[in-house]
Amino acid sequence: MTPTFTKIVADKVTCTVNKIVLLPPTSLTIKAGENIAITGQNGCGKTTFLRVLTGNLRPTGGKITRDDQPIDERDPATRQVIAPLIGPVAGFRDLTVADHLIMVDQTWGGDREGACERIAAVLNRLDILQFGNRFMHELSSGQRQLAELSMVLLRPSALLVLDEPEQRLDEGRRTLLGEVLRERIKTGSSVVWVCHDKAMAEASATRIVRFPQGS
Ligand SMILES: Nc1ncnc2c1ncn2[C@@H]1O[C@H](COP(=O)(O)OP(=O)(O)OP(=O)(O)O)[C@@H](O)[C@H]1O
Repeated sequence: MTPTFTKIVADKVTCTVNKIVLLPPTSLTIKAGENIAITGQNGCGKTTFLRVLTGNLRPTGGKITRDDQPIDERDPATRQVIAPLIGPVAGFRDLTVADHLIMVDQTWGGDREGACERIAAVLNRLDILQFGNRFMHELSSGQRQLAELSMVLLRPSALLVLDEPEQRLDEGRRTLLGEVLRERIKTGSSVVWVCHDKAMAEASATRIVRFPQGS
């Protein structure tokens, strides 16, 4: 069954470690079908918020829920809905890009017969089909970024959460990525992403939220 959600509500979530504020009180409601770009200066708490949103980090204050249920990445119900790409993917040195994708596809219940077609389709959409047989360490940094994006795009989810997916991509690839994110919305999915490229955020997102809130 295709995973789904109606509403994720972050209500004044905060994160403080050893009296250091990683995230000041932040509230955001994400409705299904939204494509929200989060912008803001270095260190204002964007990645911390994404970690809270995906259930990777428990807020020290406030509350976050998905359809009134708690969000916890250890709970398979959370992982079925939310697909995060936050920080680099830890890959295997002796597996090719396509091998990694087979692993992702099969882990998330893809049928064996259709795996090659699905993998070719996502690689092709990101214009990296020719790199399917490369090892991850044989890719340029931008090509690796696209390969990591292909892994999170391939698996089923209702909400993509991406931390600066545009980084290391050239102008043409940024345009391509913006198109891919807009396509996700058309197929009923949602996206929340942190972006430092103002023009790309304005061209691709349905809503832009600036952190810290109230600034
Ligand atoms: N484990 C930690 N201990 C103490 N401070 C931390 C820790 N992790 C992050 N911080 C601090 O929390 C703040 C928020 O970090 P975060 O990574 O969320 O920022 P960001 O908005 O994503 O920044 P950038 O745009 O540079 O990626 C920063 O000031 C950072 O130095």
